[in-house]
Amino acid sequence: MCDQEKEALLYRSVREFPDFPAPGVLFRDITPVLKSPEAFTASIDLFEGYVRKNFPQVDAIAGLDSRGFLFGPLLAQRLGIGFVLIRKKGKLPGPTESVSYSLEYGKAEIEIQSDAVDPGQKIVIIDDLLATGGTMKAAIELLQCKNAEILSCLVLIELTSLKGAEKLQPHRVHSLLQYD
Ligand SMILES: O=P(O)(O)OC[C@H]1O[C@H](OP(=O)(O)OP(=O)(O)O)[C@H](O)[C@@H]1O
Ligand SMILES: Nc1ncnc2[nH]cnc12
Repeated sequence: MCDQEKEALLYRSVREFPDFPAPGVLFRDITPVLKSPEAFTASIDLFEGYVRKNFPQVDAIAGLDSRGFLFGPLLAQRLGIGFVLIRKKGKLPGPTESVSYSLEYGKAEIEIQSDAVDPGQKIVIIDDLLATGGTMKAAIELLQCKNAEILSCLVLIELTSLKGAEKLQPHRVHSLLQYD
């Protein structure tokens, strides 16, 4: 399958649910991607190709709780590098640092273990979806607190009308699928 066919397969695999989890939100559901070995593999292939081509110097993948955990470890394994967890507050043991943020349908706080990344480490962040960009921005702040270098932010889906990518500048977002 060529990259265009992989992308088309992914578009066919995302479902939408109006008014979930709150009225007015059109929820983009990635579970059919996970259920299809072909679509799931296609998503990791496309992420891997992008990182190998543009950021071969990457040291680690950081994934966002919880749907970033579905893609991040597979990508990290393909690249032969480690995976770092950025979790919702209260889930990680030991010393942590945290940042509060707002997202498309609420507020939350995420954290990272204080020893999760070394100063100067080159990190690619991954999540399933970019909406307002609040979650990704908080993750960038956390990693910057640790003096990590952020190479890129990867998402399967970008909701372009919410302009999350603008909020993250000068950091670059790469999305496999875009919706208004
Ligand atoms: O760009 P934003 O407006 O910040 O929204 C995007 C975030 O929202 C969803 O996660 P959610 O907080 O619903 O948690 P989940 O992954 O555990 O379902 C999604 O997986 C992203 O992490
Ligand atoms: N519209 C949406 N669909 C799925 N996940 C989301 N996270 C934030 N907004 C979302």
